[in-house]
Amino acid sequence: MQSSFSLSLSSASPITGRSDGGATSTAPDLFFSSTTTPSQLRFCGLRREAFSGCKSSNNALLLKQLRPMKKISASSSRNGTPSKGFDYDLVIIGAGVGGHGAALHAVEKGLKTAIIEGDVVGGTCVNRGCVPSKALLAVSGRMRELQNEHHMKSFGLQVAAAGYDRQQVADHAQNLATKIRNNLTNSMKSLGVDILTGFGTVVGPQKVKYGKVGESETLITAKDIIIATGSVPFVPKGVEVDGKTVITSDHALKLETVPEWIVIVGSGYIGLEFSDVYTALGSEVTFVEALDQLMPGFDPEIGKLAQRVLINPRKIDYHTGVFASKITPARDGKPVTIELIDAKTKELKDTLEVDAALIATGRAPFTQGLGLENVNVETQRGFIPVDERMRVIDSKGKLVPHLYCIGDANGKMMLAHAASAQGISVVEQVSGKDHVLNHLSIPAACFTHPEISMVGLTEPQAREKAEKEGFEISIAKTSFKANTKALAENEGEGIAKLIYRPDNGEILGVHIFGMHAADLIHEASNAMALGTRIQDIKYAVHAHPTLSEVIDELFKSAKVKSDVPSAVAEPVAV
Ligand SMILES: Cc1cc2nc3c(=O)[nH]c(=O)nc-3n(C[C@H](O)[C@H](O)[C@H](O)COP(=O)(O)OP(=O)(O)OC[C@H]3O[C@@H](n4cnc5c(N)ncnc54)[C@H](O)[C@@H]3O)c2cc1C
Ligand SMILES: NC(=O)c1ccc[n+]([C@@H]2O[C@H](COP(=O)([O-])OP(=O)(O)OC[C@H]3O[C@@H](n4cnc5c(N)ncnc54)[C@H](O)[C@@H]3O)[C@@H](O)[C@H]2O)c1
Repeated sequence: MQSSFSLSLSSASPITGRSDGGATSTAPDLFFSSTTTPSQLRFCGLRREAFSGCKSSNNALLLKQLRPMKKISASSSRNGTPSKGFDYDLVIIGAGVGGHGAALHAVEKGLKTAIIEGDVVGGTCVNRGCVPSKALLAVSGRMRELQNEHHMKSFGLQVAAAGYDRQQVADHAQNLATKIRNNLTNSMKSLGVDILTGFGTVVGPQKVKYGKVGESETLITAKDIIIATGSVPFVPKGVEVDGKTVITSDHALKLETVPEWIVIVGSGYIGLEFSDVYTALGSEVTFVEALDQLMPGFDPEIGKLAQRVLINPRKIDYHTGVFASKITPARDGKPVTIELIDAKTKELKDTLEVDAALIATGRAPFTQGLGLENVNVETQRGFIPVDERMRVIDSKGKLVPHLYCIGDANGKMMLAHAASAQGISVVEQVSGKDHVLNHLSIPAACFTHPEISMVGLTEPQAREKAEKEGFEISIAKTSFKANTKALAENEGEGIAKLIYRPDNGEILGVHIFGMHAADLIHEASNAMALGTRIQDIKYAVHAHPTLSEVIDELFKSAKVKSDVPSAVAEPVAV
């Protein structure tokens, strides 16, 4: 079953390496007690055993629940009782982080829920994305530190030459993926979500079939259906991926080799994070970027600083304004060849000969074979069109009743936490509460050393909006150089930047480059999500000495015309 599904994905896009583990593998560690709540389990799944409440409990009942299942019939499921006339209240196609987030929230809301997965639970993020890549980045961070003699000496430390064992580094990434995948699987099983194995297809309104395509498929009905089928690496025309010398992130995460010289095509999130890993492990990197500057998605000022710190001092060079138009893998003793054409004139500019090439040119939605024609839906460049409530829109522009699409497959924001948040938002709606997710308040982070994080608009986007809508914007900045904790760590390189409206204190965007930027962004993103204004948040107290004071200073240094707090809490007598 699993291998046939892998093949069907492979024919859509050349991905390989889906043989790791399985959704039904026995969990090595049992983290879940029968009293653990769905939200605790979400943390257990996505953030390791962050909650102590997730640990222990190995009573017989739980062991029984966690035993590998073939297929649980709807009637044997423990969650909810379905609405009259349906097998389930909610069926989710795709058990990535989006589907998982939706399933856990659905159980919390009392919905009888099933999730269909054709490959392994956890999808891209857990098996081929966030999780293994962050494990590799944890290694690269330490290598970088150990190799930085100047940095070590400034603490008075002496360290012998740092080295690494490639296979053990690779194992660290794969072991973490396995652990998190088991956590995710167990979290759903222990709450009674039916995990149905096979390829899911929409066969009509409120009807789905799943199983081995064209062989043994089962039809089920659901009051509401969520499509959460995610994405696969996008490989441009003319690029031949062999999985060894011309690779995508799916292959790179296995770290089967550390090439001496690797070209990374695309300087977005994947390109940048892998440049951090490869250079720390000793590779030389050449970026090939189609747009005129590296890291085109970031705020330009942050991008410039990132280039000064993450690119220029490292063994990295780059070609911008060029497409990698033809890439041929190494064979018969010849190296990988890469033809570069000018992005504007399309003329051949250069041919590179290197040891390997990583294709990091974005991701393509995985929506083939879903049966969308049965509900009159046409994809747009493969993405499923949805409105702001993730309701699927048909080819006539009408909403398809009871059908939703979340995560990478709708292309709104290709991030794990966005997929999960969209899933939660849909569950809120189908359980009777209107909910619209504010995508502008969703943070993003790039886990380089140091990290980059952002929420809301970049400065050019904010200026464009301000001009259109007729308001002014202001910029405030703070430096990590003025922060005690950062200086104690000898990590003073970094800035935080706030883009805001001086007339009313609205936060339009926050961008951070520096140590632990990925953690620091949440004060800003939560403020934006809750509509908190600068004149309110500037009075919040931060522990000293912490990096969070960089953000505290940022809000304090903003000049808001109306300095009156918009909401002042009643003083509490102590
Ligand atoms: C290298 C890399 C690093 C990343 N790092 C981060 C990061 O640090 N932070 C972050 O927020 N995001 C990161 N991302 C992005 C993140 O992985 C995705 O945004 C996220 O996985 C999307 O979740 P999803 O649930 O929409 O889809 P997926 O995770 O892709 O899951 C979809 C699931 O659906 C299954 N499926 C597909 N079609 C069918 C079908 N018809 N029937 C049954 N099952 C089906 C698939 O097998 C898969 O399990 C990274 C991505 C990559 C590639
Ligand atoms: N830390 C994170 O949150 C994280 C990490 C990795 C991936 N992701 C997600 O995964 C998705 C995919 O990441 P990605 O880095 O592949 O995509 P991306 O869209 O971030 O960057 C792709 C880059 O490739 C360039 N490009 C495209 N075609 C090209 C060609 N033929 N030649 C040269 N350059 C070309 C684009 O201009 C762009 O800069 C992103 O949407 C991101 O959100 C997130």
